[in-house]
Amino acid sequence: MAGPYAECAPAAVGQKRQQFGSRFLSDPARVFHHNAWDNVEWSEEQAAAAERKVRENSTQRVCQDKQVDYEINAHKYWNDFYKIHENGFFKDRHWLFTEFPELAPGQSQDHLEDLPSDNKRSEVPECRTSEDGPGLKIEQHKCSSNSLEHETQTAPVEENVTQKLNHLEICADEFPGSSATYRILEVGCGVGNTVFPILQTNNDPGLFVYCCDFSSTAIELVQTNSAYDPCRCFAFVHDLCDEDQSYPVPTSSLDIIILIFVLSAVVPDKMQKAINRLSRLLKPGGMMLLRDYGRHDMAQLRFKKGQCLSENFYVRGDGTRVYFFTQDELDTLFTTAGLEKVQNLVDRRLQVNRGKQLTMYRVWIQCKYRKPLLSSAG
Ligand SMILES: C[S@@+](CC[C@H](N)C(=O)[O-])C[C@H]1O[C@@H](n2cnc3c(N)ncnc32)[C@H](O)[C@@H]1O
Repeated sequence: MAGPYAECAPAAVGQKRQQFGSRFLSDPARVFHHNAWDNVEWSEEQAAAAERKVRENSTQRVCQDKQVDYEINAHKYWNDFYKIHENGFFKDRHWLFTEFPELAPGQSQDHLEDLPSDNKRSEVPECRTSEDGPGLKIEQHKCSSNSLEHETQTAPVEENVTQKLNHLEICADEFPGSSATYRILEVGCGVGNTVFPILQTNNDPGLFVYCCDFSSTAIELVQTNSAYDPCRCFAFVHDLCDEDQSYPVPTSSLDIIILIFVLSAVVPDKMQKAINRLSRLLKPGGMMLLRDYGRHDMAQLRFKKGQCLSENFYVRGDGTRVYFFTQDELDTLFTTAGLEKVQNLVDRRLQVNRGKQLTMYRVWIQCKYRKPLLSSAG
């Protein structure tokens, strides 16, 4: 089923995974011949009908008290979501590497095609201790890893060499993954459906992957996954909107930050500051990668009256929230944070349920923005 969070997999032609945008519907009579069609053109009537639907479902707004509750308790609603679904909801996404080859530079596509889709089938040896729980444990990062020992580059440091990480003071040259040569952070990682494929696919010995989510239930599921290896990965609870909470890495230390269907879960007036803070963590030349809901995606049109919080921002039945972006809005968020556009595309897909003869018009936006080599923005 195409659930509220369902998102797409790219067309696979033969055994090769292709980038989005390579199967076109030229003959409408053939619509049920495949599961999905790329770059579907919307007719004027269809676009106008979508506008009307959004106007209709936005007329009645959620009352202020409920809005405050959804904001203050946002992490609890997501905790409840993960308590129900555990790690069975979001699918692993090996398409990530065709869309975002930056996550596994130098890996051949043929190799990626062979990957299992079950994130528990990792061959990566475990070295964390059995008492590892959802909380941060600095000991976790003392595992010896030959793979990370060859690098001595020290990143510039935010504020006087030390940072607060929950109750722990960590030195700039002691932060988790400090000896890595390629650092990826996934924000809003959920139960690790992006992180585990990265760890399985990217066999660069200098790789270190950070992942965070404000749902402690989700992070616990990541940390207790058999593929979680604290020598290569650090999962931590973090609210990307919390201005008082710092990330456990220094400024200008990350190569890649990835946001998959997470920015849309954030209240719009907190998005810019969240992106600004993340941007500071990127190395010059580092990239922010995003895939998220686009304006008039099927999920937006399906909302009923009374679920709208503010323009294009809605609450689902389970209390989790979702925003539907335009390309321009995302461009403004990233460029205001001092990043330069590498890619900003809209992926309009027609998904087809051949059994039920249903058509579903999905709209996703995919962005890549780079921190300039000579950056004036912090
Ligand atoms: C739609 S899910 C996507 C999860 C994951 N990125 C994936 O693609 O499987 C959105 C995720 O963002 C997390 N999230 C929402 N708001 C957040 C915030 N302010 N800080 C950190 N994580 C947040 C939720 O807990 C949830 O795991």
